[in-house]
Amino acid sequence: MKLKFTKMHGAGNDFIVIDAINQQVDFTAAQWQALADRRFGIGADQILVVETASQPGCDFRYRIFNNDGGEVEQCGNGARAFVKFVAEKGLTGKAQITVETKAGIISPRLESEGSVTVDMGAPVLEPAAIPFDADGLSGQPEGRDTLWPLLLELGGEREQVQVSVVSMGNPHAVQVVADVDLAPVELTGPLIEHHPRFPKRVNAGFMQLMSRQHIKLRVFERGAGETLACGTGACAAAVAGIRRGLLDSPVTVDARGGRLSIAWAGEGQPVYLTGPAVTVFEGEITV
Ligand SMILES: N[C@H](CCC[C@H](N)C(=O)O)C(=O)O
Repeated sequence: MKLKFTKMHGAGNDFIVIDAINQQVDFTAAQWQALADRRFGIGADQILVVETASQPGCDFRYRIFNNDGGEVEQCGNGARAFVKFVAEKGLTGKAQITVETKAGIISPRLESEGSVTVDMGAPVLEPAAIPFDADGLSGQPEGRDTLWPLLLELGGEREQVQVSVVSMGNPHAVQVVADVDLAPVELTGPLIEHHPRFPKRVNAGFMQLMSRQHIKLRVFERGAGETLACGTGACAAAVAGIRRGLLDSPVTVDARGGRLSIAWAGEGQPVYLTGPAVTVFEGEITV
């Protein structure tokens, strides 16, 4: 069959976006992985699938598949691409839409100057709900946050890192580093992603504090490796920094692929993510 798709990115985090309302789409994880493969397929960090909503009051349903073919709960940069896609395809006449995801309902809004702001919902902070297994660990309280020790086996050496754990519907482990460009992201990112204390694996964030309202951030993403930007990762990093008393809202987040802005008024409040959404090309592939 011929499958139409649109290639998009949000601050360099790139996506294949598929209209599954007007096309029959029902693939296995292996088939999603093949589409996302950068050599044998189209290539993308994630695949975003647009479906009709099943919940009343929602405009669409949004499914997300990582580069490894696994379906996940949430994608912040993807939510911005999503609202731009449905507007450009004429699937909605609204600038602000309500979208059903595995993690709950989010509400992206297309701004007049072309950026997108997404109400990503409130962060989940209870370790067990991340999910993070804190049994037997003594966390170190800092401000309203808790830093958890993670023991990493680095080729016979043992290294301990201190992480904040935050869920934006998907799990994040965030640490502060002195210099993101020198941080061992390729080395420790996979070790954190697959750490046994994260039963659903985890996205590993590395943030450098530039000021109380500005960070640099790199994220080794679950199921995708290091991406040029991670929207939920930016939300998680800002939430962790604010809770630790290191950051004040709004926070400018400089990822390697572009700039995001995060606003959060505190526990129980939604996190707002603002940033770019770009359409790169349209395509068709035989599957
Ligand atoms: N790798 C993430 C999904 C994509 C998140 C990221 N691309 C974003 O913009 O939030 C996970 O497995 O939870």
